[in-house]
Amino acid sequence: MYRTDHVTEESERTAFRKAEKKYKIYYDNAKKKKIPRPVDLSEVIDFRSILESFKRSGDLPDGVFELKCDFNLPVFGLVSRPGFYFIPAALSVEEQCHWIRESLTTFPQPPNRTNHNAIYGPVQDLFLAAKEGKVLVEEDKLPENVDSEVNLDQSNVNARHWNFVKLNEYCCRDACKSVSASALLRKLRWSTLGLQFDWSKRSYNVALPHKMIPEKLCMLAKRMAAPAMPCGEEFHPEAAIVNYFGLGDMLGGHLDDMEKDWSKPIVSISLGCKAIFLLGGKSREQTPVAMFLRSGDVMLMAGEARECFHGVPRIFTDPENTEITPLESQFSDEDHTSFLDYIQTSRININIRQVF
Ligand SMILES: O=C(O)CCC(=O)C(=O)O
Ligand SMILES: [Fe+2]
Repeated sequence: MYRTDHVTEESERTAFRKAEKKYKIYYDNAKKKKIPRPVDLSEVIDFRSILESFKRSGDLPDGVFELKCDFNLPVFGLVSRPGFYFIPAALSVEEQCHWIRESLTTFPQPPNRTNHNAIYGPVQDLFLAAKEGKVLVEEDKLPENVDSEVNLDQSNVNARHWNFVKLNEYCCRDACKSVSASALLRKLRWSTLGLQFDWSKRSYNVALPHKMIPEKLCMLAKRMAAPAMPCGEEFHPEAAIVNYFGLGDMLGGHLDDMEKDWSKPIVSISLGCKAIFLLGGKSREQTPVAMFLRSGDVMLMAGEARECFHGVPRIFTDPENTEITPLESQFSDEDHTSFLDYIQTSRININIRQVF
């Protein structure tokens, strides 16, 4: 799958790869301090400022149009990319906070799978364990006085040996393997909701245990998908991928082509730190357009846009550029410091798909 795509010399030379390199974060080392190399952002489309001037004057830049549809907010499209739509500031700050909390607490819970499954088996309550400073420990049998949440996974023998324990109750007598929950949280890269995607087989595996997409997320996805839906049809959310990005993380150029009906959109929700999104063409040779993605923005990719390479070469984690002040205030008011700490240097993307 694209998350493990091989980088060949040829793929290094494509227009898409050039754009990725242009926007990717590089550091200059000045007096042992890592300083991000300056990047030219003059060609990055900014749909938030387009929205502001559209509200003021009704004007739009060349190549951008407003989709005439029955939606309560302006929906923009790009003339050069039919089937691609952008809804700036589609989610309120309260909604953003809600989905950030869900993405960190309920979405990575088994039977939903995460990138940690392959090594540790199903991991329960990762966010809580990180908050409580716990450690995931591999051991055959737990000492009797240790408070632990046992991971029972009948399908994975290894998984039975990994358990969260409190740091002060953990002494590594048998030189067992361990990893802190906070390190695991930083390394959380994806979780899958609804029908589970099997990255190794590059397909949905309906035989894997799964829960339906949560009702509230279903309703949101249906509402957001409406502007890009074929006339008279309703979107059926069946699967979602939640991507977690930390400092320096990127998502390489790829296609999402495992769903049956490409006339149905992928509904893509951005949360947390600002990012750059690259939307290429049907081949990697075509120069991609770059745009900012901010917390609360929603993108739709349907029809021809489903055949376009896309990726996220950069997220902005330096405080001057994250553009998450409203989120920070909301989490501070709610006294949710653990969510605040996480999101100040992270981005979350929830993309929802109809599979069949
Ligand atoms: O993070 C994003 O905005 C895009 C994610 C994406 O393209 C994917 O998961 O397939
Ligand atoms: Fe994608």
